[in-house]
Amino acid sequence: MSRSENIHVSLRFRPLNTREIDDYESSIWNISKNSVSIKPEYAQILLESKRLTRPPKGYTYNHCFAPRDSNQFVYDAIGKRVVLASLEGYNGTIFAYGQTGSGKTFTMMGADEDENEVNEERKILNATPSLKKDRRSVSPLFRPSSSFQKTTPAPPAIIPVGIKDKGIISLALDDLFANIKKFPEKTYFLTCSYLEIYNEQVFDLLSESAQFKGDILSINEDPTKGFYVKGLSEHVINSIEEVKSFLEKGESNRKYAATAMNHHSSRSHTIFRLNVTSVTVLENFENDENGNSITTESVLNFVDLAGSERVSNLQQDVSSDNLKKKAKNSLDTLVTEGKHINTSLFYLCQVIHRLSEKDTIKSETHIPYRNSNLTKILRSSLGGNSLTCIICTATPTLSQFEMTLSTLRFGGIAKTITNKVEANVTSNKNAELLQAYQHDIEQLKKDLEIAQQGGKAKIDEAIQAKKQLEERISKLIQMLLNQSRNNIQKPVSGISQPSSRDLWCKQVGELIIDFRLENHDYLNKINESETNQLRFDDKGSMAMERMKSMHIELKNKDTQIQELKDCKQALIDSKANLKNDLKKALTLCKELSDKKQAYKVKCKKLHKHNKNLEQRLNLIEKQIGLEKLSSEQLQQLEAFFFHSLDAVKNARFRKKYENKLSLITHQESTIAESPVHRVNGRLFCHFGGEDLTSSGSDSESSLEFETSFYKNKKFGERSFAASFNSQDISALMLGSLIENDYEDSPKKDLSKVDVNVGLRKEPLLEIPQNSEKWL
Ligand SMILES: Nc1ncnc2c1ncn2[C@@H]1O[C@H](COP(=O)(O)OP(=O)(O)OP(=O)(O)O)[C@@H](O)[C@H]1O
Repeated sequence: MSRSENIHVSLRFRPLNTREIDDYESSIWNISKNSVSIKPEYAQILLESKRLTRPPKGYTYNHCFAPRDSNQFVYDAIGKRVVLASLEGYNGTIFAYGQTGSGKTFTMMGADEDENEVNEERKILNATPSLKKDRRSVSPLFRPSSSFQKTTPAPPAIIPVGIKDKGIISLALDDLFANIKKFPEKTYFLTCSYLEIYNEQVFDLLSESAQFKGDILSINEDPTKGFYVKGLSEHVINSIEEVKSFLEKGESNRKYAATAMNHHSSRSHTIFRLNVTSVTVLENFENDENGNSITTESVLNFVDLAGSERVSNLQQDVSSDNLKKKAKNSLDTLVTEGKHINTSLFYLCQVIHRLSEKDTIKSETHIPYRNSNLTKILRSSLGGNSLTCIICTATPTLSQFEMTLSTLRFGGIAKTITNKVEANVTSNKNAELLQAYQHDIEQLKKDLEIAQQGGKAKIDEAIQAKKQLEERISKLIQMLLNQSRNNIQKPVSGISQPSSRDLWCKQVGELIIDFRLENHDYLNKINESETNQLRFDDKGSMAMERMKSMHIELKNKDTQIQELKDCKQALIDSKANLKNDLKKALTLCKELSDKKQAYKVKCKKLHKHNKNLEQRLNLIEKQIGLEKLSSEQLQQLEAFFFHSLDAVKNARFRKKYENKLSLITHQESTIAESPVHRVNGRLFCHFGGEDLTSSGSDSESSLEFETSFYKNKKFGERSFAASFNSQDISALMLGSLIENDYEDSPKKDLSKVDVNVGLRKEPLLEIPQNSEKWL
């Protein structure tokens, strides 16, 4: 069931930045609970300088945040509710609106300590006590105005130094993943997309080509889905790290520039979208006719708008020294971007205005969503099915008063808009398939983990063993070399020296070649002359055997390591394939459940209609007692019914022509009063005329008639009117009378006259030439 929910609007003032503090600017706004108003002393100044024409009023919102409030505080107060509702199938949108440099990106994306100008300022203040004191004494943030400087120092709005302030998106993701764990009975599937509207063109921030210029995407309209971006890439998310890496990738592709108002100003509107799907498998689903699982689907939008700005600010900026060096085309780019930003924000305001009027004006108000891509994409969030939160960010200084006022008015109007909110919950029968996929993925994940852990341990073990073997080999070789040196020094009597030496040299030589092939450097150190001097003895040959077997073992270990690596790669590949399969299965499931839903609705309608007809038939049969009649009686009744129908048709037909006839015979101006001739005859009628077809198909019949012919006064001898009546049919006889062998005997009874019967409009009552003589 849907319920009405107003758009939730909050206001957030940012602290003063370095530039403002240096310019002796102050905060001119008073925040008390959920309202803001201009401080009286500044109201006076504004009225005197005619920047205000009327005494200022207060503005009330759902929340008002002071400069000292952190992003976490803002998120807990307004964002949490929307994010948690998405887990139950409610769509949600959180967006930041405000002037350039007022803190929209800071609110949505957060800031690293180095990026944050205000934090920078705080860092300086905290680091150097004397400067800190000095800054505080001049900081308009800490005192109501320069005239109050010495007397009333206000408590400073301090953002903790050294702490990275996470944005609403990051906080929402943390919260989302933490809460997903609280519902083990539900299986969640998350996907994300990230787009940018730059100069009224839509770009995919996560596409492969985004790094370069990116493809321009189009916005299409679907009768069920509404507006959607065609070709926008959607990415499956398995962990919070993954989604954050997507966010980082998108941020790096987003367009920023330095302006006079903000050294890191967003030049585009961005929308980060999370699709949250949950599937809950019912325990006793066999008995549930609606299905065996419940699926919730929701969309969470995080919108960071580019800020409205005055083109004069950009121009003023280029005249300043730091930007004078910039090429002219960079200013042109900034101006073009600024114009596009302002235009799309203007259309957004227009939509907000119309939506706020919708409830007061009874008639269907047209909402101009189609004017810009931004309003098309935000359609469901503005006046649709979504829990929507707008954070209006504002600059608290006197110099930006007009821009802040415009933001306050925007918020004031937006909070009157009502959305129709409904959870997107469906039951379907595809749960088993999904469950099987999910189970497979879990199993594969476990396998992969085990393989990775086990594989890693095995690889480490093998590397360790290899190291040990290498050390032992080198020791043995060293030992052999030492022994052979000793043997050379003390020759053993009775051993044929050349043959044993040859053998030893040959075997060690093979070993050295083997090892050289494996890149064992330490063997390269053995110089040829030394090996040639080696002598063979029993110990040496045993050691060499062991060396050889160790070498083989080493090779085996290497092969094992390679196999394990291959196995790991295969598992990773199969994981990727399964992921794709799951994605496809999900899409298929969605399509199936949509189709099923449509069929269900259709079936329900038909069923209802059938039921209705059956009820009516039963009622009629009961009322007239038809159900008691035999089929023979029913047939008779049917015949009687059709006969009666014919009779009624004939009667109607007859009446029509009688009327026409009487009209003609009583028109004194055209037709003589007394009949000229009376004729009896047989009439062959062709019932093929326009009006006659209703009484049957083309047919011919004959009937006896007696009719009178009247002379037509107007057309004299050449015209006549004739009429005839019979029991069955009455018709007006017009047109060609064809005479057959009835020569100049008008009084003679005509036994046979062929007459064409029909209704002719033109010419009325004209007779053919050859009929004149017997008239
Ligand atoms: N509440 C805040 N606390 C601390 N620093 C803030 C706050 N709001 C904004 N800032 C700082 O002010 C500067 C401008 O903010 P930000 O870039 O978010 O403005 P913006 O409204 O997104 O501007 P643009 O529309 O030009 O992109 C940044 O350095 C930001 O870190």
